[in-house]
Amino acid sequence: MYGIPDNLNRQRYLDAITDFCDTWSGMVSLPRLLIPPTPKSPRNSIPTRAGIEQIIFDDDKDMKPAVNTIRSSASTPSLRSRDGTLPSHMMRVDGGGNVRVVPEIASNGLHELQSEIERRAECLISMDPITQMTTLHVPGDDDPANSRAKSRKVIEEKSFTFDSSFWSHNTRDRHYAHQEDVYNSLGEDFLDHNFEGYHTCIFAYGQTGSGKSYTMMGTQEQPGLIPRTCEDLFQRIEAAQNETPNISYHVRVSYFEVYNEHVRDLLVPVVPNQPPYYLKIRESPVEGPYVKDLTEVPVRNFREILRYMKAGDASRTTASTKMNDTSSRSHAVFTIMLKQIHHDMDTDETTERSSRIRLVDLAGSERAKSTEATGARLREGSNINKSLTTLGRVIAALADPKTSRPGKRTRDIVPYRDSILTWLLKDSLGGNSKTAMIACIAPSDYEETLSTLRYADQAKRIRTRAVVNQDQISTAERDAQITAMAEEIRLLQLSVSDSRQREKNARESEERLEEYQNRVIAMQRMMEERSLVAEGKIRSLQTENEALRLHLKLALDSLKNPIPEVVVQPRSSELEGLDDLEADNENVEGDEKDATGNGKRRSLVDEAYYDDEGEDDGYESELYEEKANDMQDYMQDLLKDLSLFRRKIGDDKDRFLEESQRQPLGVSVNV
Ligand SMILES: Nc1ncnc2c1ncn2[C@@H]1O[C@H](COP(=O)(O)OP(=O)(O)OP(=O)(O)O)[C@@H](O)[C@H]1O
Repeated sequence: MYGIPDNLNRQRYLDAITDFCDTWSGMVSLPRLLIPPTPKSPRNSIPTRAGIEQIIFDDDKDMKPAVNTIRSSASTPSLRSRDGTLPSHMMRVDGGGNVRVVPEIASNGLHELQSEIERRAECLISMDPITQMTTLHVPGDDDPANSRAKSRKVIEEKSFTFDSSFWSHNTRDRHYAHQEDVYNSLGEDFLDHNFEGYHTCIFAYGQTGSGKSYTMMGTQEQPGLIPRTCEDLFQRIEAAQNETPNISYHVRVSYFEVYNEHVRDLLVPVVPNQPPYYLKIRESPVEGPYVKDLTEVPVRNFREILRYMKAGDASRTTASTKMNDTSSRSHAVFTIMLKQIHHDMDTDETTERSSRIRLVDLAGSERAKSTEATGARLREGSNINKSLTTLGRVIAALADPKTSRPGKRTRDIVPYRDSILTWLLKDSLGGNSKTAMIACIAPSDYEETLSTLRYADQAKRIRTRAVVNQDQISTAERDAQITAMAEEIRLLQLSVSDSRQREKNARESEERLEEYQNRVIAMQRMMEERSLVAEGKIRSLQTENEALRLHLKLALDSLKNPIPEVVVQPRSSELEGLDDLEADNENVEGDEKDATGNGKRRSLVDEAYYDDEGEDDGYESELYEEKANDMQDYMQDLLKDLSLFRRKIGDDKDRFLEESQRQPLGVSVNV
């Protein structure tokens, strides 16, 4: 029988074992959820469109580019940003102020207002792509609207510099910025920040009909920032999940509008002939202002989120005005909550990163004269203007270096509470968020355009304080937290029922009840997250298990079915040499031939095959097989542990569900 010579056999076995060990060590050092180097003072950003897009970045002049010391095999942007390996072109180090301004001129060609066409309105804006300067020119005398303005005050050419700008005035223009360009320049970077653990907010501001909804939501053919963000988000999650199965992603979405200073849940279907249901706003010391009982739905893929986005969009309050056929009469806030949970199998520690993506389509500022609105439209218009004026005052206060000085209490100075919109956007405007304002410009109205540009210019000076929202917790700590929470809930429950009994201080007990409900919801989420972590663990164990099986199989196969050595036929010249050698041998040794009748040539060519029947071979094979069996036993044990672990998680879940059935919980959550 031909076999593998002992040394070859040993080498193959060693190779298989080394390969196996490499895979094993590769598995245990799977890329972790690494904490990016957090800048001393994180940047924030605000951009402008229908004309102008402006991006505000809270920046710190001292901020140095993050040093990429952490290596990663990750290729998706989300993972790149997660471990701090952003490619250099994506590392924005804004040299100067904290507001980056990206103006964009809207597509006048497609949506030119009838009134503008009638008065042969001219485009008063020009943009310089080199200097990023946006210039507002003095209008000619042909346009009656602008000449009226001219008669009232001195009109002169004004220039503003923003970080970058988008020209979407006419599709035929060489530098026309498409929806995709806007997303690539702004949305993509913001999503990177979200994966890094930062809250972000992008809002579109501008005169009515200037293209805010087009920029944020877009059309079926030309989707805007919101659908593009959702799509990119789930693409990144999918790619990341394939690369690192022990990270779980959890996405929730909410959508509300602020209409006439009331908050309406856009994910709750409108009941015909019923008055709209408005939600209350509350402020928590930790979370800041939030909408009480707002629907927040978990979403698993792009299709689901798109469905909610469309449903919410359809119930938004719009109306036809003289300035816009489908004018938004409310401010709409689309929020995505992203939670990334990574479980480290070595340390049994869980790292959680939460980020909030806020995408806001503001209602447009409007002049009653231009819209010729009356009745309900006029009231809507005045409420819109009121909240936008407050937004202007908030921006002015935040942009004022005296107000925003570190350590200064801005609460009493910045008029957040003067409108529902600014109260709800408090965190995004002056707190823990990277924020961008897209200032949309209808470029034919001198006064409106100037007002938007000034707004944008002021927003550039806002400095926010974005931080990475990350928590690291061990399983034991999490269990302790859950126990403590359960105890707290029990006490709250007692005190609530007690205070209910006595019916004293009704308001206080209601607040306690609310607090209790919030705690229960938080606990419920914690349990959900625990099962997510468990799923992640199971997924990693399964992946490891699969790889181990495969390698074991390969090792066993190579032992059982050794690959025969390839016989190298000597070239004819060598054969001739061998013939000579053989002839010499014959001369010297006469009839020295082996039993098979072959001479020295066979022993030179096939030596390896004939010399392989060493006595150790059977013993070695047995040894390897024994090791392989040990490994298989170990694998079986692992599988048993896995199913025990699964059962434990299942029991925990059942127990929790039973408990929660005994104590019915609220279904809505607050964001
Ligand atoms: N860049 C663009 N390219 C093509 N069409 C555009 C562009 N910008 C705006 N439009 C079109 O102009 C019209 C008005 O735009 P849109 O409704 O987005 O304005 P708005 O600023 O949201 O107005 P409002 O404040 O009244 O809601 C829409 O028909 C929209 O499709």
